[in-house]
Amino acid sequence: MEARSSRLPLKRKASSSAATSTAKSRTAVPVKSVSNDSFKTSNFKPTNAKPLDENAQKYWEGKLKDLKEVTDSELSKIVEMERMRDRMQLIEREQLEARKRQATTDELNDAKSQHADQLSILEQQHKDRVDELESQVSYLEKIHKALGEELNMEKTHSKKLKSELAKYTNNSMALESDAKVIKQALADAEFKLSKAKESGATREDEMMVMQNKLREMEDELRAGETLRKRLHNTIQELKGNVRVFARVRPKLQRDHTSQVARLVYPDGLNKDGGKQITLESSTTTAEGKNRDQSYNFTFDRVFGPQSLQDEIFSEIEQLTQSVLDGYNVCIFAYGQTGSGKSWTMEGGSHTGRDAGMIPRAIYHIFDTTRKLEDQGWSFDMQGQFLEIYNETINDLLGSGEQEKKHNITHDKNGSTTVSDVVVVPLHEPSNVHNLLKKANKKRTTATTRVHEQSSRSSSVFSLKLHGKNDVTGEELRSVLNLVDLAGSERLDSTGTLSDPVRLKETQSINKSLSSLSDKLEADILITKQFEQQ
Ligand SMILES: Nc1ncnc2c1ncn2[C@@H]1O[C@H](COP(=O)(O)OP(=O)(O)OP(=O)(O)O)[C@@H](O)[C@H]1O
Repeated sequence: MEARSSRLPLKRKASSSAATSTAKSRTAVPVKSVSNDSFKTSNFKPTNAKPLDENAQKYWEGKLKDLKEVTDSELSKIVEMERMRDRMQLIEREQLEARKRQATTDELNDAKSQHADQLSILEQQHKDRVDELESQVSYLEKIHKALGEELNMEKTHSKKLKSELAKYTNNSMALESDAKVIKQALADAEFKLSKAKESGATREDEMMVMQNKLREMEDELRAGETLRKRLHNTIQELKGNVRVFARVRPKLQRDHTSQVARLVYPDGLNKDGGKQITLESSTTTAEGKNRDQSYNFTFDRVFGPQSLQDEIFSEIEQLTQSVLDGYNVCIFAYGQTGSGKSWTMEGGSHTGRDAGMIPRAIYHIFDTTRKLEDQGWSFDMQGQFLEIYNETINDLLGSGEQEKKHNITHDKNGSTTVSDVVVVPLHEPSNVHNLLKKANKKRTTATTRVHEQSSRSSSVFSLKLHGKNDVTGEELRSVLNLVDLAGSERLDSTGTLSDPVRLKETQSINKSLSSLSDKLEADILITKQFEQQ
């Protein structure tokens, strides 16, 4: 009991000792912590009561002992209960403390995180501010430097100004004395002017006479131009409205491997050009004998293998001049595949030494039209480029997105129109360059044994010219056609018989060439008949 009560809290000890003293003194003092009313009222008697006999005393002592045991057991239960209640309260307090601690920890963590956020914002603000200040400092340094330089310049300038001021002061003194001299000279000039005015009237008359003379000369120039045109075109007609030139291209590497006839130029290839070519060949007959043959050809002019593009153009140039005089001109390149037709017409390039007849003719026409502007002429030029392949017309300047059907019409003035083709206005030579480039891309080519990248189509470049003279009221319309005909080759020499596509191409080409030949012969006949009348 003692050992147990020593583990109880102080309050319990007091109750326990009170209970003990009650039991020892046997007084009716109620136990404070035990609420047993019956024990208080029925088992205790006032102190002035009569002493008990021995049996009653034993009885009551036994009763008291029992009661004490019960009381002790009850007390120990109560003590245990209170101990448990205290323990529960302790646990509750601990739990409360733990919750408080957790709440405090959470608050602390929140505060920490808020603090970290604020710290990072403050750091960023600080960094921004530092950057801003640094850029301001560098800007101010630059300004400072620039101002320093400006100041130095100003100093130098002001030094210069000071020395110039000194110079000007000296000069102004000199000028003042010059002014006096000039004033005198002005007075002299005014005197001379009054004299000149008197003779001015005579000069104006002279000017009028000169202007009249100038007008007369301009009229004479225009009349001279008209005469030149007439004479030029008469010369062209005398030379023949249809002229045939032969150009022999230089030998190419592949020519050496095949057997070719020998070409001879009987009247030489001097600067003015020969007119004849003799073709010599020697073959072996079936009897094994050598047979020498020679064929003579005469042309309006023969150009040898060494001839350059500008020599050929010197002949063509005169014909392009006729276009500017309002005549229609057509130039054909005709020959076997690989004989140099495209080289002659279009050339190795569109500018420079190798430029062919088409670019040269157009550039020449551009040049001449500009010169004619002084005489009151203005010109509109347009270009179209067509290709004829297997009797079908392709527009070389068209987009080529869809196949179009083109119709050919001839009007009574002799001009020919092809429907639905792209006609490009030509304002400057670069337009021509672009036009030729575009057309070249679209040309149809195929392979034959004779010429690897052989052109199997004819191409027709047409330059349409419209000229107006505002002074004389003259107007002209003409066309220059530059035609690169498809290669003319014999059906058997190129292996075309075994290839149906090539066979059709070759038949179409030969058919169109033979029609062309008929047409030219008819034109020559008509011209001759006209000349005889
Ligand atoms: N006068 C020349 N000088 C140098 N090379 C030339 C000359 N003429 C032609 N050639 C060259 O000969 C080859 C054939 O010429 P080109 O293509 O002009 O022949 P073509 O008659 O137009 O042939 P095709 O009928 O197949 O179109 C080309 O390689 C060309 O560069």
